[in-house]
Order: sequence, then structure tokens, then C-alpha cells
Amino acid sequence: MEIHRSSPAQAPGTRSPGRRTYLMCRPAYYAVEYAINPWMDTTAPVDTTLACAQWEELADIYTGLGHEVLRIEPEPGLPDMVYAANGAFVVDGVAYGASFRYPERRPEADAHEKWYRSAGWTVAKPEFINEGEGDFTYLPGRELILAGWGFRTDARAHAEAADVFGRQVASLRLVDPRYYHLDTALAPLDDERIAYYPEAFAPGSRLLLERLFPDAVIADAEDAAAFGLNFVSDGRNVVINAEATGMVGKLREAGYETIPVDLSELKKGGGSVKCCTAELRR
Ligand SMILES: NC(=[NH2+])NCCC[C@H](N)C(=O)O
Repeated sequence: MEIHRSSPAQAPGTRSPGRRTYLMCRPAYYAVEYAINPWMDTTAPVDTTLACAQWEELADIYTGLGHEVLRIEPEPGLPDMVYAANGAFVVDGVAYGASFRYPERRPEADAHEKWYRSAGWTVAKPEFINEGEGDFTYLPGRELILAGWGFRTDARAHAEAADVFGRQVASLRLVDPRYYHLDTALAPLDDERIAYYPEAFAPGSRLLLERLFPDAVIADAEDAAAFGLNFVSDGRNVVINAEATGMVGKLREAGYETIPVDLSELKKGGGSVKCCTAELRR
């Protein structure tokens, strides 16, 4: 594993102590069989064996950092199931279930619900369409949920999540179809701080982000297109798509350690590091 150490070694923000628990789904049946986002091209070949190897490397990076990686069994006929972040949104041991926008992915919600129940998590069944951590994230230091809408998640699910978790939700409207999920345009760096790509958001949402996060790391068009916002940070180490070299530089500059990983095959489905990783917050 290649770690780019930043100097100073101290990450600037606050972070919850201890190891993270991540849920992942091996891309055994991964393919691009339909196109539900602009990255998906059903005529371009996908190497499932390579996708599995890249995915294993991502899982190894997490365990190498001392985090726990749990696995949900992939199911034939669900080629997007590798994007485990979409299966639920978990805070305080409660899994708010997903309800997918497109019929092709709908059965994934049941598979995740079963997994969460059998693993002992409390499950809240959703009434409204929402794609789990694809469109929801949480900043424990602010007790604040950030939620995206515009392409996949129904904005009514934001209010539903606020009730489920008893937390405030900042609703953010996404406007660029390439950044159809919140986690393609914004990511937490630690308990309080984020990185984001302003152009992916409607003017009112940008204003809200500027006011809430004056210390954010700002990404540009190139960073976003390289899936440089679809990273996973434990507050110190940021695991990020290797292509996103500009973003790596910005994050190191901001005091974080960066660990690049090549997920070129998974990008063909419109996802990267974060899409493949659900964070289970106890
Ligand atoms: N958390 C994410 N952004 N996941 C990416 C999902 C990709 C999948 N092909 C879709 O369009 O639904």
C-alpha cells in the first residue's frame, strides 16, 4: 500500500477515535448492462476479474489502516451491487434502508435490509426513494446530516431521515447529471470538515455550503471528473481514486494523508472508492 505522507503529519480537523466499520460487496457479477448515469456505456467492455482485483486492493487498504471490513454476498443479476454505499445510511446503529430510483437496482434494497437485520442492526424501512449513502452523509462533530436530491433521492426522504435519526438535515440540490449522487460531489474529511465541487450544486445549496463550511477543500471540474470527491476519509487517511492527482495534492496540502487506489473498472459504472464503501456508524 502506498501512503503519501503529508507534512505536518497532524491532520487539522477533529475525528472520532477508533476503527471504522465498512461494508463492501465483491464485484463478482459486476457489468455495465444498462445505463442509468452518464458514465455508463453499455458498449464498452468491462473486465470483471480486474474489477475484483481492484476491489480486493481497496478492501486490503482499509484493513491495513486498521479498519474492519464486512462483506455482503453479491447476487447474480445485480451488476451494480458492488456500490454498497447505496444500500442504506447508518448512524448510531440504525440503518435507514434504501429504496432505489431505477427498477434495475430495486432488489438490492432487500438484500441490504436482510444483511443489516441478520447482522443485528436496527433497520428503519423507508417510505420515500433514497439511495443510501450515495445521497446521505453525516458529520458527527456537527451532529449534521448532509443530503442530496435532484437525480436519485426524493427530497421527502431528507425529512424522513431527520425523523429516523433525530438530527438536522441540510438539503442540497444537485444539478449536474454527471454528479448524480451527493457522494460524487462532496465528502467528509473528518467530523466537521468537507471537500466539495461547488458547480455540482444549485445556487442556494452552494450558498449554504459556503456558510456552513468556510474551511472546506474546494475541488475543480478536473478533480470531480476524476472521481476525486468520491473518497473515504477516516479523519486522517483519505483513500481516493488514483486518477485524481490534483485532488490528492489539495488534500495533502490541507494536512491529510492520501492513499491512491486504482478503481478504473468500477468507474465504468459511475462509481469509485466511496460508492463501494458503506460506513456503519455505531
Ligand atoms: N454511491 C454511489 N455514487 N454509487 C454509484 C452507483 C453507480 C450505479 N451504476 C448507479 O448509477 O446507480
